[in-house]
Amino acid sequence: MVLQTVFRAVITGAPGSGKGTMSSRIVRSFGLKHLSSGDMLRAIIEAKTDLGVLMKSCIDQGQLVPDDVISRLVLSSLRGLEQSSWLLDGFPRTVAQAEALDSVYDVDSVINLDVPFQTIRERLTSRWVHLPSGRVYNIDFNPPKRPGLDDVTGEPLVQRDDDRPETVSRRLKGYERQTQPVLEYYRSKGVLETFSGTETNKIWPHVHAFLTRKIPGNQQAVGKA
Ligand SMILES: Nc1nc2c(ncn2[C@@H]2O[C@H](COP(=O)(O)OP(=O)(O)O)[C@@H](O)[C@H]2O)c(=O)[nH]1
Ligand SMILES: Nc1ncnc2c1ncn2[C@@H]1O[C@H](COP(=O)(O)OP(=O)(O)O)[C@@H](O)[C@H]1O
Repeated sequence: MVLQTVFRAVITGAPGSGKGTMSSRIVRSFGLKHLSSGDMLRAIIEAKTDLGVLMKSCIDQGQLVPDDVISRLVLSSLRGLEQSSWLLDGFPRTVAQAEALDSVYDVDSVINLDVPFQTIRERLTSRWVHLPSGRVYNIDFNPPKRPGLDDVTGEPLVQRDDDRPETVSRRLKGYERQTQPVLEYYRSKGVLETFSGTETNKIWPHVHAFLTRKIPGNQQAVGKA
């Protein structure tokens, strides 16, 4: 018998549902490697390449970037992590992306954060990010220790161009049209686990309990919920 030692998970949900926030808790407690497609794209944009300029125009308009571009990017990053347990955040966002991932790896669990759109709209107007690390703050929920500055580096925080209210509305519509079908895709494979609520602090203990059961041997669980 071959014992499975790695655990491959996806975290999904509408923009602003708390994927990044939840991912940092999961990484802290279970030691999975975290890959965020949004962080990867923002790093490419920062590098100001031609590809970055193209990606920025998609993102600023509240649209998804092309499937082939993001799939190539994410799958090539995963290639370096063959022996590691990982958590993919923000990918796949379309059925075509899910199929591309599926052709290379079996996903063990998909954690779906189900948060009402009204809650999301309120949150995103007060989201601040540290672009180089992807650390995320919120004026009301988890403010930085010093206003406007990243806790770890002291560097300035920024608001994302795509968090403007009209762009958020477009992203939420795009989510319903393009990403919700991915939930059905994973439900039919029996790996979808949905967590509903309006507060990350209340959802987290349920996610923690679920992963404690799911992660093989669970030697990785180093923290408490
Ligand atoms: N008020 C409030 N804000 C939250 C909560 N959970 C996350 N946030 C904030 O909501 C925003 C979106 O969360 P994020 O993790 O970036 O979501 P993602 O877009 O799905 O990755 C960020 O500013 C978070 O700090 C919560 O329970 N309550
Ligand atoms: N898997 C993906 N497919 C296509 N576009 C993506 C993908 N991941 C991220 N993007 C682009 O980057 C933007 C920001 O992504 P992300 O940081 O994950 O947003 P959020 O945290 O608000 O859900 C998305 O609105 C989209 O334009």
